Formats: sequence, C-alpha cells, structure tokens
Amino acid sequence: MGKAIAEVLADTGHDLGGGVDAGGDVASLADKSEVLVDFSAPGALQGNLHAAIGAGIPLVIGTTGLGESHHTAINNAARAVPILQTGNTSLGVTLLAHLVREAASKLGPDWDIEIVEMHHRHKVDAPSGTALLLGEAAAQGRGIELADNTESGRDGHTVERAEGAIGFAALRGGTVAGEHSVILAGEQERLTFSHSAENRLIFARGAVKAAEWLIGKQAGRYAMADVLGL
Ligand SMILES: NC(=O)C1=CN([C@@H]2O[C@H](COP(=O)(O)OP(=O)(O)OC[C@H]3O[C@@H](n4cnc5c(N)ncnc54)[C@H](OP(=O)(O)O)[C@@H]3O)[C@@H](O)[C@H]2O)C=CC1
Ligand SMILES: O=C(O)C1=N[C@H](C(=O)O)C[C@H](O)C1
Repeated sequence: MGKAIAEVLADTGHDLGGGVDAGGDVASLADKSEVLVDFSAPGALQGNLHAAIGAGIPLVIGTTGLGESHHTAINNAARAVPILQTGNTSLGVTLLAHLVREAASKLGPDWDIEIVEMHHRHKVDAPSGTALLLGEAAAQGRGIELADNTESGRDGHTVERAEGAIGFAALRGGTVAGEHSVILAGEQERLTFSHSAENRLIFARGAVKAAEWLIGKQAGRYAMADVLGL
C-alpha cells in the first residue's frame, strides 16, 4: 500500500514526507508532516498514535486485524487529534456499507446474512477489515451487536447456523486485490451485494482523499462515510 499511495501522491502533486517500515522512526516522520497515513500492522498502532499526538497532526488508519484494545486506544487518541479509521478506503465499499445497512434494516431477521471475501495469498488477517465493516453495517441496520451475533469459520460444526447470526467466510489465494459479497438469504429468494477491487490504487486514492479531508478537522474519530458525506 505504501507504494500505491506514493504513486497516487505523485499524481496529485502532494509531497510525500517519507515512509517507515517496522522499526522506523515514525515520530520524526510525523514531526515534519501534515498528516500520517498508516497501512502497516496492528503492532505498529500504538507508536503511530503516539507519533500523531506528539506532532499534533491527524492520522488515517487503514491497517486491519485490529482488536478491541486497538479500538479503545484509537478512541482515546481521538480526544487529542483527528483520526479516521476504516477497514476499506474505497468509494465503492463505503457506499456498499451504506446500502447493506439500509437493506438489513428493511428485511427481517429471517433473512440470513453471510459475508464472503477473497484476497491475495499474502493477506494475514481474516475476516478482512472490509468484511467486518460490512458485518457492522448489517448489524447496525438490524439493530443488533455484531460481536454477539457472529459465526465465523464453521469447520467442525455439527449444528445449524444460529438464528440471526451474521456469518463470515474467508478465501485466500493468488493476487486478488479484494472481493466482497454480502448475501441476504430469505425464503426462496436471495439478494447479493458485491464489490470487486480491480487494483490497490482504489484504496490508495481513498486514503489520500481521507488525508486531505482530515487536515484541519477537530479532534475526534471519523470514518470514510464522513469524507463522502454519506
Ligand atoms: N483499509 C484499506 O482500504 C486497506 C487496508 N489494507 C491493510 O493495510 C495493511 C498493510 O497492507 P499491505 O500494504 O498489503 O501489507 P505489506 O505487508 O505489504 O506492508 C506492510 C508494511 O508495514 C510495515 N510494518 C509492519 N509492521 C510494522 C511495525 N510494527 N511498525 C512499522 N511498520 C510496520 C512493513 O514493514 P516491513 O516490510 O519492515 O515488515 C511493511 O512496509 C494490512 O493490515 C491490510 O489489511 C490494505 C489495503 C487496503
Ligand atoms: O490486505 C488487503 O489487501 C486488503 N485489506 C483490507 C481488508 O482487510 O479488508 C481492504 C482490502 O480489501 C484489501
């Protein structure tokens, strides 16, 4: 993603302050930057939050595989600086989440919701951040807590799917940039909402747009839907 963002920045005329890999000096980078963009690994989050707060600059977080403690740390840091965190920076997925929330709010709990995703062989986290974002949108539409209604990886199950559950299935292979489908399965009918990322540049473009939008905002936690006015 670092390379994709550098490519987009070159096209938009922004200056790239630099980049850090694991063990890099993110605090020094933040000190000479207007905004930080994080596509790395959950282990880098704490250092990135400290760097953004230390420099008093906004932070865009695209890193996935975040757990509850990471989200608590983001919420705390967002009291000091503006932070936008999202499992997917693309325009298409942001709109898709909006549509899924709407559909789930209109259809009753007898419509089972399953989320299927496929990514390249190098991806380490599952389900993807996007799948979780879409699951969260479906749960919000349905008025339930995702954490209490998730079925993920049914290997070894000998029971029926739990009523009202939101199911997740993850496939990995090849060079797939990102495929997501949300299936709403009712009695004798089925609705499928899908998004296909043909290239990683869509995520980079969205991240740059988010960074541009975040500069000058008040401290707080933001999402891609705020950038797109959804
Ligand atoms: N929100 C979105 O729209 C998208 C999110 N992503 C997410 O972004 C993340 C990165 O994806 P991708 O670019 O494919 O991954 P890569 O593995 O290609 O790159 C990760 C980069 O982060 C660096 N890194 C790893 N750990 C740390 C650390 N502790 N401190 C600082 N840097 C670190 C790595 O450095 P080194 O090489 O030294 O290990 C590497 O440069 C993933 O979580 C992915 O799911 C990806 C695409 C879109
Ligand atoms: O790791 C990736 O490649 C991607 N990660 C994000 C995710 O976890 O959903 C976004 C996109 O699907 C690509």
